[in-house]
Amino acid sequence: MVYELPVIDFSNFEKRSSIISQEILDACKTIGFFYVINHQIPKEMVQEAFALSKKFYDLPIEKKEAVAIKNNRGYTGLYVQKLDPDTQKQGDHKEAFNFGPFISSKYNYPLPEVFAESKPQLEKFSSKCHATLVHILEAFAIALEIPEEEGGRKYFSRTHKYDDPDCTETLRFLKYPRNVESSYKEPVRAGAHTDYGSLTLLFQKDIGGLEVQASRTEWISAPIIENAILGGAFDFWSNGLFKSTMHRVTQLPEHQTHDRYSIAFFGQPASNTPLTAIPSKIIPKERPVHKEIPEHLQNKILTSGDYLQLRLNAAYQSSNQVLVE
Ligand SMILES: O=C(O)CCC(=O)C(=O)O
Ligand SMILES: [Fe+2]
Repeated sequence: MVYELPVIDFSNFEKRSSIISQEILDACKTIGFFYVINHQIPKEMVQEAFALSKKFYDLPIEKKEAVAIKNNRGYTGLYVQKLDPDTQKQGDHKEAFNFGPFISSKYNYPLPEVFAESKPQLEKFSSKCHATLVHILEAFAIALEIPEEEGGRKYFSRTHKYDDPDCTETLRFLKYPRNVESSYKEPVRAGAHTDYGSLTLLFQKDIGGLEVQASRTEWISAPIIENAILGGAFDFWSNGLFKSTMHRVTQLPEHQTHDRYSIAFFGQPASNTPLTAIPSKIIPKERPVHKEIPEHLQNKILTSGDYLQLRLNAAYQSSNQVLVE
């Protein structure tokens, strides 16, 4: 079977919502990844976000380290995170900056000057990512036929609120610098992993490298599609109905000569949300064994915050940074 990532056209959502929702459901039950085109994030806004990201990464290392990650917000340097802690000997060859939500230009975490002076722009982009995420989640809710009394198509909006004090959604600017050091032995630049939240939106630019384990054994490339967002779904909360597909950033020859930038927006239910079965007759009643959580927690109800913390602890275990206090 040849696997290809589906491209889902979000135009005219109100008129075409049942078709779009079915396409989303099919994609999430099988491959776990899909592209979204004709979404509501203007291309200029994405380009500006990439330009701002470059401005930050061009700063001297001391300026970046001054805003080192804490409580999952801030800067992570090269080799700090291991997205595949069971296999990787060295951390990922990438830098990252994690933002929390911006609300009316208020931002409660450390910010370097280049970002502080662009707060309105960052807020616009980040809240637009959130709105797009909620829009896609609405398609999930339609496909799952969530009963009206449970919130119907707005079911996921209830737990995904940008201005919720328990919102743990993260906008992340990533850079994979060129010229991999000769001491760097990993065949990947970001280890194979599944994401930690409800839905991830990913923006790629110029340089590819993302691969998806579509068939569960073989890797296929997730090429850059102009103005498309790549979406990835959640298995934990859907009791395995949706596939959280393994993905990684592999080394390509062009990575020797070109920096690779990407942007992710990680959707999360508010941290106090219990991840009980989604009220849908399509969702399996029981949660299958989940390899990312320890045995004693397999039959327990975890909150979104518990689950996130487990995954973050694993990915940063070799680093001394305190992530959530
Ligand atoms: O940089 C990319 O293309 C992928 C990043 C990613 O998968 C992640 O940060 O979870
Ligand atoms: Fe990822």
